[in-house]
Amino acid sequence: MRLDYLSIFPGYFDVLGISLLGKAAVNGLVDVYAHDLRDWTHDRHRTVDDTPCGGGAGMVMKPDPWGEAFDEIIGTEPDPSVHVVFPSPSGEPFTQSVAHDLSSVERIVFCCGRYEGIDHRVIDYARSMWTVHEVSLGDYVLNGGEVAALAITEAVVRLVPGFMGNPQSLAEESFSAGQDGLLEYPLFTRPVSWRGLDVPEVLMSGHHGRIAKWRRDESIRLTRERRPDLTDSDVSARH
Ligand SMILES: COc1cccc(COC(=O)c2cn[nH]c2)c1
Repeated sequence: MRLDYLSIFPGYFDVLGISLLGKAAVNGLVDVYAHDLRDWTHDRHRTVDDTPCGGGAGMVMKPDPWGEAFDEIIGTEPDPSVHVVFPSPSGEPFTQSVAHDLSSVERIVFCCGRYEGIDHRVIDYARSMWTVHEVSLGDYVLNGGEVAALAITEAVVRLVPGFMGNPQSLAEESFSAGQDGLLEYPLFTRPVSWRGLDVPEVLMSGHHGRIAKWRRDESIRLTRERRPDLTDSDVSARH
C-alpha cells in the first residue's frame, strides 16, 4: 500500500516512521510519502490561500497548487483505483466500515485542508479522476486535516493483512463497536484486587458461558447508556 500526504505542514507525518506504523513501513507493507503543498507554488511568498469569493471570514486554499501537485504525485489520467481522502468537518462519517474498505486498496492520497477549507473545484476535479472520500472524524473542528489524516491512517493500516502482530485480536474486535453495533465491554487484567477494587467474580469463574453473557450484557448496557444512536428498539432481541 502506498500512502501520500499533501499538506502545508508535512512534518506532521514524520511520526509515521515510528511505532507500529514504522514496522509496516519497514517491512514493505506500507510506503509513506509526505509532500509540502508549497512546493507547487511559484510566487516569492509561496502563497496557498486567498480570500473567499462571495466574501466571508478567513481564507480559502487556492486550487492551482493542488492541481499541479496532483499532476506530479498521482498523474493526469483518471484512475479509480487511487483513493483520495479529504478529511473535513463537512464530510461523511469516518467509520470502521470505511476503514475496512480502505484497508484493501493499493493507494491512498490524503489531502490536508487548512484555513476555512479548500476551493471546492479541487474536490470536484479529484472526483472526476479518482475515488474520493470526504470524511469527518466527528462533530468538531480541527485547524487542519493532518491530525485527522493520521487517525484515519492508523485505523486503516492496522487492518492491512499481515500488519497486526496478533490477527486474533482483530477478529475478536469484529464483535465490538461498529460491527454488531455494540460498544466494547469493560476489560480487566491482574491483579485481581487493586486499590480496593476487584475484578468482577464472573470473569474469574472459568465459566465461559457466564463470562460471554456478562460481556454481552455489559456491551448492551454501555451502548444504551452512551450511544442511544447505536441502539434500535430490538437491540435486546438482537443480542
Ligand atoms: C477541508 O478543509 C478543512 C478545513 C479546516 C479543517 C479541516 C480538517 O478537518 C477537520 O477539522 C475535521 C475532520 N473531521 N472532523 C473535523 C479541513
